[in-house]
Amino acid sequence: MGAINYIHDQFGANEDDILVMHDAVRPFVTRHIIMENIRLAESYKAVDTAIGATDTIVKVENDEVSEIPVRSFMYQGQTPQTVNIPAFEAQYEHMTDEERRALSDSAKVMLLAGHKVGIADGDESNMKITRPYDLRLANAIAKEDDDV
Ligand SMILES: C[C@](O)(CO)[C@H](O)COP(=O)(O)O
Repeated sequence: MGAINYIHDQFGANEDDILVMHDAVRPFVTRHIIMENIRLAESYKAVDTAIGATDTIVKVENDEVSEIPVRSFMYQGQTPQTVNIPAFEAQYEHMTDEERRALSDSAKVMLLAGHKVGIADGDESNMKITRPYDLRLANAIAKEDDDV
């Protein structure tokens, strides 16, 4: 919410204003992905970026597999995620601390509010650097880009 408060303080926010949020740990985002988010935000109050899952997603509860959803319905969420600012604020303000802690992305806030969430095609290269192996991969990609 820090970014939204900053926008209010510095510029004010109108009904139609959107916020395109990106993880700093995804350095290879493309212009195309950002533009798709903005384009879809004209039709949706929220946009998520995702790529189809290539691994099967396995849900685990209490150390046991509880569900193996059909893979063709499964996507991996990325950023940017884009929201209409007033709609996002309205839902976020109503959420409990526990609900907020359980969030792993911003698009979910809008789903909880009952908004349809548009989907922008992500890219494998828009990877999230989380683990040491990701950093090795990212360095290799960055080096390759430098060499081109
Ligand atoms: C929003 C996100 O990038 C979608 O993949 C991801 O969930 C952020 O996760 P984080 O590692 O908790 O920042």
